[in-house]
Amino acid sequence: MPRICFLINPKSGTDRRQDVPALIAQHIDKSVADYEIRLTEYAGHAETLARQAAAEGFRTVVAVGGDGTVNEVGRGLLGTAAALGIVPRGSGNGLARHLRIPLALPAAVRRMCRPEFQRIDVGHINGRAFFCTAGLGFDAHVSKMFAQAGTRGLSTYVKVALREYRHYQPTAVAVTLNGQTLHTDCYVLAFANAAQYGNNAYIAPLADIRDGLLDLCLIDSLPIVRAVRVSLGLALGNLPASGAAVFHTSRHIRVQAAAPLGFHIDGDYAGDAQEFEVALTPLALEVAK
Ligand SMILES: Nc1ncnc2c1ncn2[C@@H]1O[C@H](COP(=O)(O)OP(=O)(O)OP(=O)(O)O)[C@@H](O)[C@H]1O
Repeated sequence: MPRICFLINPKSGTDRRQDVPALIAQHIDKSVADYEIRLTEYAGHAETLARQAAAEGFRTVVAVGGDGTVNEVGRGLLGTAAALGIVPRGSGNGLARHLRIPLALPAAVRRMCRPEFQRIDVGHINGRAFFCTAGLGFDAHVSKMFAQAGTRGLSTYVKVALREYRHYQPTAVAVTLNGQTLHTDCYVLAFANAAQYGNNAYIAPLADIRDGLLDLCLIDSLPIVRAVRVSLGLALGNLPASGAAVFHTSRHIRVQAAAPLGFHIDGDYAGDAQEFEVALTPLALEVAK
């Protein structure tokens, strides 16, 4: 019988009152899978736990959390024989939504018992893996401010984004891809493996997680009229057709910024840098969906 290891981030999600281990026990189909539950104790712990679980022979290691937890578990599973599963508990759930994993816990747990296995591409930015999106500029800046906001959820995110929009300035960058160098300003430069940031905000609706390419979305400036068009494009999934952003596809991108620029990995602020090396490894991770 296949073995599933559920790794729960007790800090993720907005509803902490739920007894997640009890709900998993209630909804798992014990006739098709054996399971164990382990809890993370600190940020970064899920990566170690995932690698351990893979070494112990679990077929699927399930991230029970948001995209931050999914990223840690995915990193831990790279190069192992175990597949990444997801029981979405975050506020955005970008990868779970892209893979069409149910958002409700009971249905997601049942899906993990009888999943379809599939390999997906994996992105790297300055050597760090991402599975959904990474990016430079305003979205990374908002992730940083959001992490300091004290409360979470979509409404806090929107509040922080509107506040920061008033004074955020773009940075000059040179972007090398497909044998050419573009000299431009970077308000947002997103590298999309999956189509959305989470919350059905489609930064690159045409992104295919198995095509061996990253979809780049470049916004060089964001005056108010364009900000409205970008917001609508994100919500409606028609940003490329809207003309409010420029798109490219590539497997390897280099960015040189005129000043240190914040970047995010799967929605979590990851630091500032002036040089970025972004690459994609095709079909490097198996997922259970
Ligand atoms: N036991 C823990 N204590 C404190 N932090 C933890 C613990 N386990 C995991 N974390 C950290 O919590 C962070 C947030 O988790 P995650 O992204 O899964 O949830 P979220 O922020 O609620 O969801 P979303 O990213 O969708 O908003 C992760 O970056 C992870 O490193």
